[in-house]
Amino acid sequence: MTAYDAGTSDAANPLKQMARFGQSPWLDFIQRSYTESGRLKKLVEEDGLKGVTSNPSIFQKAMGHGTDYDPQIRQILEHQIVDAGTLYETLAIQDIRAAAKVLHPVYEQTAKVDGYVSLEVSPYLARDTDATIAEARRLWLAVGAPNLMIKIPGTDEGAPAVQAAIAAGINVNVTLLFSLNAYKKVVEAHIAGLEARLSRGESVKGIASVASFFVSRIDVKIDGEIDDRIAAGDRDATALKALRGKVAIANAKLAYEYWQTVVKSPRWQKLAQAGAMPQRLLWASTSTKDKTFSDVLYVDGLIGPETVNTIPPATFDDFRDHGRVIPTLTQDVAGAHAVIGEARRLGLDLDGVTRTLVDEGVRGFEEAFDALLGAIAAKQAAFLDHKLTTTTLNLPADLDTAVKAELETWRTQGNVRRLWSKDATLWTGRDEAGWLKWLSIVDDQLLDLAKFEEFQAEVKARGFRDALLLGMGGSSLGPEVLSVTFGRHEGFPHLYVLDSTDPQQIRDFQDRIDISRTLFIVSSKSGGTLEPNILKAYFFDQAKKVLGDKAGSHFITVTDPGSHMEDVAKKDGFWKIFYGNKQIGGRYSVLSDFGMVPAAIAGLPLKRLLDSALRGEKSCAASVPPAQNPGVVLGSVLGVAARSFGRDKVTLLASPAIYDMGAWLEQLLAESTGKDGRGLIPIDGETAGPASVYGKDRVFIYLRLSEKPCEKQDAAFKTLIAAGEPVVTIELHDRYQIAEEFFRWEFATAVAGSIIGINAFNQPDVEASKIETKKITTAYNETGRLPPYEPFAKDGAFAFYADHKNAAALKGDTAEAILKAHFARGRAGDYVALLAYIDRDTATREWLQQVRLSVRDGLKLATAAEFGPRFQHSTGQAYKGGPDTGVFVQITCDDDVNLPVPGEKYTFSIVKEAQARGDLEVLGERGRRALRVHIHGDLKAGLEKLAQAIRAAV
Ligand SMILES: O=P(O)(O)OC[C@H]1O[C@](O)(CO)[C@@H](O)[C@@H]1O
Repeated sequence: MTAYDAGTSDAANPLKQMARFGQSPWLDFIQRSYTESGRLKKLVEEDGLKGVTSNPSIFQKAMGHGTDYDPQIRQILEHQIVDAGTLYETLAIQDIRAAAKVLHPVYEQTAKVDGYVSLEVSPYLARDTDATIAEARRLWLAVGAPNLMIKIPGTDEGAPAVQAAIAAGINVNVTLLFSLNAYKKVVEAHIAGLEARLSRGESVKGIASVASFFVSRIDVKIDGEIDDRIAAGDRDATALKALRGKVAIANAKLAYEYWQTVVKSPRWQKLAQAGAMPQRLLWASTSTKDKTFSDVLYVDGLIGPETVNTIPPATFDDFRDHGRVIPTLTQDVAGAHAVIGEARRLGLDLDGVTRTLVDEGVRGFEEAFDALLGAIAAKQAAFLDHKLTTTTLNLPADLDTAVKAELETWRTQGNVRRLWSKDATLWTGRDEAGWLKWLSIVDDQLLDLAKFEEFQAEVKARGFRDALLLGMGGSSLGPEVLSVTFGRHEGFPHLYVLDSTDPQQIRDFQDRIDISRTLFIVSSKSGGTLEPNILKAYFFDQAKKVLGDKAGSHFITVTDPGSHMEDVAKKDGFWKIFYGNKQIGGRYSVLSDFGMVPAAIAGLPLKRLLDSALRGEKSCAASVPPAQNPGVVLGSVLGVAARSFGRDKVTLLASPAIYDMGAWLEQLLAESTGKDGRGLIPIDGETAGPASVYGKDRVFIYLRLSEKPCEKQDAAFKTLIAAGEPVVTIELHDRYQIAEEFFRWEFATAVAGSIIGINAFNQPDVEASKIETKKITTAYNETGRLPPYEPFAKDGAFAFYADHKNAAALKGDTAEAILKAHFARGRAGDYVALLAYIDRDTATREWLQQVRLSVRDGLKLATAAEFGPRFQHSTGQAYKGGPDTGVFVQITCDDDVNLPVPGEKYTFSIVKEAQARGDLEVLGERGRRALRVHIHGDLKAGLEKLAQAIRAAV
């Protein structure tokens, strides 16, 4: 017969007989099918079962395996976007409620003495008093059953939480008690909690508590110590042997003896008179682990009045079958004292053992909870299927092993929870906690959805044809991805994003828009960045020419509260001001108003985008263990590859329809991690080549849009995987999943930053070039001229500039010779970055792409192809502050077009020149290998010639 199948007559059923001696049998087990099938009810009716206890290991067994819970999981996922922890809790609460219902008659019949079901607070909180109290209250309210007991560990930190919970009128089951001392503290906490109620004039009636004293685990430890000593030839072998299987029960008897003194004490009597119920001792851990002992040793050895034994199913069955019911608990108490005395005399470390058991108990429940949440998260991902992006790792064995080890470290150290609780020591322990609001911004935005949708409707109603966003880096790249990926939406303006000071490029954008029907978005978190300020000044001036006094009504800004741009917007009568959040840095801001406002303007379905982002957030939640957490997995691959394998070139390729993700990603990765001489170097958009052109410094990321993949890319990645290169393939099943990936990559970057050991939220080296630029523009304003600047060499239309050290290393009379000398400085593991301060249009992008591929194939080095000044607000941080592995070629040109900056002497052309100079200056100062090639005269012809020279030089 099994616990699933009761049916013995009352008189013959030892379980039922326990009641005669005042002991209540509870079941240490819960499972949905068990309750639903009526088996639990049968145990109540036929075995006199009086309660149920659960713990994380029990739920792990119940939910972590099998299909019992699948229908409900599917149903929840159909309607809600939740994390694994919430899913677990929803399932657990349903189980607890159902069991509480079955036991409610017992609760009533026994006048609230029995009939309880226990639910444990998260084991992760076992060392945190306040969090445990909050969790106890939350679960108590969430379950909403009077016969619920909240389980709280009897740790040093748990005891005050027990007191607070009791004082709040919550029934408490104190778990993980091993030692008499810990038990005494818990007894005190219980009494103090009730006294607190009395002193506040509140009732103490009907508040139940049990103290779960763990039994068999003590014998396992002590007997193990005994066996080791005997095996080592201990001279007390006989005496030691006599104690095997005795210490745990003796220890429990002493606890009971203490309880008897407590309930007789005047202090307790006062509470009893007020109607308080005593906290009963509950024997837990009562299955026999040592098969040489009786299988019901810890049940029939501890029967006594006003106690509970919570029995696992198999032991329950065994006891029903052959348990002996005699009042053992109060028998031979002197013998129990003697056993403990003898154990001490023999040097058995009972105190040490109980201390270890508490730690092991807490850890064991954490492990079980990790396994449970991991199983739920995996199931959730499988059920959601294509509603989530899919990630496949193809890693070389050594990297794979190291990544797995890192994930395990993250698990054992609880790092995902530390990240969510904003623990700055995950990085450098400085200001990181103040930069993590992006973790919860999606929830905030969903609450604000109506605001964005109203704004969207207003934009539509005003009939704008174009929208032009002016901003840099984090304030422009997210909107650019949205604009490029989703294109134009019927009834809404075309969203353009301008992030350049190149006059030709500004002119190109101006030509594309109809100012009288354009909405301008000035996007700057700090509000102080040079480019958006001067671009605003320029276009506002242009708008005034067309719209007169109404110019302001065509402008909005997204900026942080209190910024200079907020003042400008107010002064110039902007239509609207949207605010960023000061605790979100630019590159983490795409899901804040910096992305949502342009998305609204472009007519994107905002709820759909935010839901996708929310899926990203929930799959990276604190409750999702590292191995199932897509953000941690990705961050670990990137972090470990860079830290331990020199694979720091994150080579990003995306399907054509989502290609622009790379521009956003490179800022996120480079600005976040590239500092203190360390970091990730993003290599965006470098067309995949044969394995032979790559060094050992790459990790490949393939963002594949499965609704519109590119066959060539698929084939190239197949080859790379076959060649043993590390490849992470992320499949997006529709474009909106870029929002899920936005969140996931932010999380992964934070994780990689922690692994690399830097502050992932500052950009210390960006400021340096801004300062240099400012010096030059200020000098221009004062003198009307740029400071003198001499090339160290010339060749036809080319002039070459560099600081002294670089110039000295780059001897040569021809462009080819100088470039050759420059490239010759590149070593395996380095990268070459082409930094072009020219108009960024289709032709120049194509040019840059072709040239970079020649460099890569010639030098077998990774290549970055960037346009200035936009990269300064992006990858520029890593170029200056990251590893000193960059070989930089700056490309500048004469400007055919020049545009004024209203209110300044300097022009856009001067600004661009100042930016290029400032950038080169700082690269030189940092000892980086940097060369500037300036093209005089016709740009197109110059670029052609330069391409030839570069090809010849590599
Ligand atoms: O939004 P802001 O303050 O204008 O800054 C734009 C960009 O410039 C940077 O500060 C770098 O200069 C980026 O981090 C940021 O995204």
